[in-house]
Amino acid sequence: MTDTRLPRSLALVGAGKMGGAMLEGWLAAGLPGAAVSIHDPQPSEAMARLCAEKGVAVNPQPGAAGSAEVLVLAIKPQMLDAAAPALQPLVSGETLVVSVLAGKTVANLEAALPAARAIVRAMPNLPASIGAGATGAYANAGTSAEQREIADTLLRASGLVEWVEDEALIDAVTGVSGSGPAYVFALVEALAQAGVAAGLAEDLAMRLARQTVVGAGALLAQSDLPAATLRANVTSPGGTTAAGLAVLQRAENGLPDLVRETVAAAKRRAGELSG
Ligand SMILES: NC(=O)c1ccc[n+]([C@@H]2O[C@H](COP(=O)([O-])OP(=O)(O)OC[C@H]3O[C@@H](n4cnc5c(N)ncnc54)[C@H](OP(=O)(O)O)[C@@H]3O)[C@@H](O)[C@H]2O)c1
Ligand code: PRO
Repeated sequence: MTDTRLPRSLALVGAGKMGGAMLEGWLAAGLPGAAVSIHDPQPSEAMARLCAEKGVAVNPQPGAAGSAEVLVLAIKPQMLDAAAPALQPLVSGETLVVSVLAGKTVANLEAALPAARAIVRAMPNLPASIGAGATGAYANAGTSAEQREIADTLLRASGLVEWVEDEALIDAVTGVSGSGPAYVFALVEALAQAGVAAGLAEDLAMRLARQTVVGAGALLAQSDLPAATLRANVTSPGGTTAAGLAVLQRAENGLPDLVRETVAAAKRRAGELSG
C-alpha cells in the first residue's frame, strides 16, 4: 500500500471469516492498526489477540471519533437492516462504504445508510486470508476517483481485483469466485471419496486429493499456459485421463452442465438476498 492511498480511519463492521481475512491483509500490507476499529459483538479470540497486538480498537462507541473515512461492511447480508441503526454515526457524505455482503445492492445499502454517497460493492473470496484472493468490485456514481483508488488499494491487499461497470455482474462474480473456493474444496472431498471407492485408504486418498488440487493450483499460478493446455498436457492420447475426462466432461450432465447450474444457483441466491 502506498501512503497516499491509505485511509486515515477505517471501521470494519463484522470481523468474522471474511472481515477478519481482509483485516489481516490490510495490516500485513501496512495499514496502521491505530487507523482501524472493528465493530463486532463477539470477536473471536484470535481476532481479539490480533487487534491487541496491532493496536486496533475493538468496539469503540460508533462515531465517538467522528465518521469513518472508510466503512467496510462484512456482516451477514441478513443482518444489514438490524445492524444499520447503530452504524449511522460512522457514516457521513464523505465516507466511502465498502460492502462485501452477498446480494445486497447499492440501493439496499443507500436505504440502510442514507448519509452514504460513495458505495463500493466488493465480492472477495476466502483465499484473501493468504493474499491469494480474487475480488470483483463495482463503484457507484457517488464514488470519487480517489475513493475508488482507496478501495482498490484495500482490496488489492488480498490479491487480484477486477472492477466491473455493471452492478448486476457482482452477483455473477459471487457465483464464480466468491463461492468458488467452496466448489474446489468440494472437489477435493469428492476426489478423496472416489479414491476410497477405488480401493485407497481414507487418509491416503485425502492426502493425494488435497495435494493434487494444491499442485494443480500452483501450476496454474506459475504457468502462462491456458487451463485447457494444462489439461491437455495431462491427457495422453488413448490413456487413463482421456477415459476419466470422457465421463467428467460428457455432453449431458457432465462437469460443464453441473458447474453452469451451480453458478446459476449461487447467482440466483445472491439476487434473493437483495430482499
Ligand atoms: N466467507 C466467505 O468466503 C465470503 C466471501 C465473500 C463475501 N462474503 C460476505 O462476507 C460477509 C460475512 O461473511 P462471513 O462468512 O465472514 O460470516 P461470519 O464469519 O459470520 O462473519 C460475520 C461477523 O459479523 C458479526 N456480526 C453479527 N452481527 C453484527 C452486528 N450487528 N454488528 C457487527 N458485527 C456483527 C458476526 O458475529 P456472530 O458470529 O457473533 O454473529 C460475525 O463475527 C457476508 O455478507 C458474506 O456474503 C463472505
Ligand atoms: N460466501 C458467501 C455466501 O456463501 C458469499 C460468497 C462466499 O453467501
